[in-house]
Amino acid sequence: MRKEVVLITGANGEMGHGLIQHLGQQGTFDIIALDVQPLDDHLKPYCLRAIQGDILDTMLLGRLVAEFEIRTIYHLASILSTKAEYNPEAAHRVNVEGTLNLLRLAVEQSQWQGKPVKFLYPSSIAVYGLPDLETKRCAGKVKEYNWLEPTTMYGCNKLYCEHLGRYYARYYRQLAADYGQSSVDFRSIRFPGLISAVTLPTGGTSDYGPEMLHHAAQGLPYKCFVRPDTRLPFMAMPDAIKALLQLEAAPRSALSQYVYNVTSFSISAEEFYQIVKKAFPEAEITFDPHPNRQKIVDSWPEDVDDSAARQDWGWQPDYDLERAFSEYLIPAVRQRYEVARQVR
Ligand SMILES: Nc1nc2c(ncn2[C@@H]2O[C@H](COP(=O)(O)OP(=O)(O)O[C@H]3O[C@H](CO)[C@@H](O)[C@H](O)[C@@H]3O)[C@@H](O)[C@H]2O)c(=O)[nH]1
Repeated sequence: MRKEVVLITGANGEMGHGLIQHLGQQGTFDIIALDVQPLDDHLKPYCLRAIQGDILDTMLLGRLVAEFEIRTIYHLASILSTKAEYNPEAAHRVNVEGTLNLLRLAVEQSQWQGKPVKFLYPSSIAVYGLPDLETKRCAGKVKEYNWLEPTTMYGCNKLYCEHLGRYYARYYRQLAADYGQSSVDFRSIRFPGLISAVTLPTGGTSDYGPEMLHHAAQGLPYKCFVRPDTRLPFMAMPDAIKALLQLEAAPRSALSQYVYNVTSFSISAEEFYQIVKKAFPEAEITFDPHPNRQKIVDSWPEDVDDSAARQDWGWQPDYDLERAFSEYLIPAVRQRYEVARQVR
């Protein structure tokens, strides 16, 4: 008999780590983990299967359709914003064609099961594109439907895939006789910058925050690639995982839209610096803005309006700025590198 499972793509990434640990400890569903990188050993016991493979490999995805009854897809695999700018066409293939492949897989599973498969899609504040710094500073809490002119390939890809998800959920094969038989239950969250104490970010443009913290905790010097006055919304990783799980659990009838902003706190790079310096007084942090990465961050909002998520599915972060640093980030990052030092 086929077993009901959740499929996590990009399973070895930062968000994948948090999600696998959480779902694995709950133990409600079996997990199929898929990543182009091998899954870290400590995550393997939580998974029914850890597959090293590409989301562009349609043969591999076909085998998953045949073998498992997939209840929910957490499609986390992607090439993030900075990395994507170095090879935009390759990023487009993974971010867009890869997502299309997973949506097709969801349709096939929905048809086979006779009920919609849930498709959880993490999007990003990178979908926004504010034209200049003045506008960024005056824009306030940006709503889901404003300022949607992204300046990065990643932002374009995420925005388009939000539309693709809505299309597959609502209009897919709208002229076919069996229209309505194959819907996918698409749900997306636009995340702010994410900060994890246990994994290191790679390839994002809000990475200066977590990088500052991780470098300081290891006693390594760090050059921050944005100006001190640069402000973005951020969220601690446990809240990001909580948001994904809460949206997954919400009844479809409660959801008034397909895509939701969520946020926890907005913070400038200077404020980040002050907090990190207080926790690690020896930290050597300098500001050396990279002109083009700065431009990208300047096009992203200082804050977002997440009232729809709060209203529709009860979103509320556990970690505000104070709690995120004092109860999660600083103690956990200290412990992470303390353990690493002892192992060495
Ligand atoms: N299977 C598969 N995995 C891939 C592919 N390309 C990249 N990946 C994997 O996708 C993962 C992405 O992880 P990270 O780079 O650590 O990103 P993240 O912080 O987890 O990003 C998450 O949050 C973003 C929003 O802030 C999301 O945009 C992103 O999709 C992801 O869910 C990595 O483990 C990477 O190996 C591919 O073609 N196939």
